[in-house]
Amino acid sequence: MAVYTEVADEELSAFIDTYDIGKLLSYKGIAEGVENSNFLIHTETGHYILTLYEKRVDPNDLPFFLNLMQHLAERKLSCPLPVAARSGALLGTLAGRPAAIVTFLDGMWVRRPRPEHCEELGRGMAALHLAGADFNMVRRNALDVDGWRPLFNQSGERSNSVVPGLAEEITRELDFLEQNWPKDLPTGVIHADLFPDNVFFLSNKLSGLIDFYFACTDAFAYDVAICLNAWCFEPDGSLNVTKARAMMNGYRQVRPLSQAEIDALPVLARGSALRFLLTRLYDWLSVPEGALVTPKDPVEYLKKLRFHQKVETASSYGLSL
Ligand SMILES: Nc1ncnc2c1ncn2[C@@H]1O[C@H](COP(=O)(O)OP(=O)(O)O)[C@@H](O)[C@H]1O
Ligand SMILES: N[C@@H](CCOP(=O)(O)O)C(=O)O
Repeated sequence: MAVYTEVADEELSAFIDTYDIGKLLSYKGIAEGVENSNFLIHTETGHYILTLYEKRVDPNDLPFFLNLMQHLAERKLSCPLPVAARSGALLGTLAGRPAAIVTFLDGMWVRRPRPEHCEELGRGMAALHLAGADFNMVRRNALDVDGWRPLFNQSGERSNSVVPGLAEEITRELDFLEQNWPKDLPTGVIHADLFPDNVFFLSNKLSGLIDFYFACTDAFAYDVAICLNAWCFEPDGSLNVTKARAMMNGYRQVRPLSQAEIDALPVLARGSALRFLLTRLYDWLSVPEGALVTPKDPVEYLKKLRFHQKVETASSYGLSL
């Protein structure tokens, strides 16, 4: 459960009173997510999500995230809409943290995605890439290839306590990726964390995307690689080519992938696997005392990384070249 910051009832009621959403009736901490503290709040006008932004969110990036959600919602992409306080501000402060209220999105995330979910996801991701095309803000990906070595250094030799020899294995992979990371791929707004728990479905149709707090300006195909890792592997660690093909097909129905993007996928998938291995490793080794959070398994992403290291072309992902 991700609640790092507790909020006192009176403090929360006073905060809600600065919005035009009626009086607070009830609230509860949300038992999902690992990044921020989230609360489901119920007021006289309905349900909302209150987020208190935690460690990995740079407050300077919050206008990018909140304006992006507004921009995408205006373009009919189903995502939470930030609610403005009476002052007009989208961002406030609660319990010493930057805080925002967004609209509640109906739907459920799918624990065991099937190929039809992967296809829907592919279409939704491509729609996001297109809808972001005229968004006028830019945010560098803080967790791109240049950010991975400094992130790894925060775990360093302690990584070996998770898997013996892991520090050396990661160092070799960093050397490879820093040398071979593709440049000049088409870029724009990407979600960068489009895992199943951030994609809602109603009756097997995609009903909305949430959690834009890693969104940034980066290669579209890197988002595809992130989703390949997050959606198309089985619990036993094997790639499900049918799911991968379904996801790519869905994506290409909405936005074509260039040959350069297809050729880059194996390296992008390695990079994406390393990126989530590194954040999970850090979180695994650094759970804050008293935080209600279940850290995610870094080894899952080590296995994915090792899989992609053996891949030579994107045909292994079910793509025709
Ligand atoms: N706008 C929303 N509508 C409905 N539920 C939401 C919304 N935002 C978050 N949630 C719920 O809160 C959980 C955690 O949110 P998320 O943004 O993924 O947290 P984190 O920032 O920690 O990754 C989600 O899995 C979902 O259950
Ligand atoms: N998706 C990341 C963790 C952050 O995402 P959240 O939406 O679960 O908070 C991972 O799986 O490592």
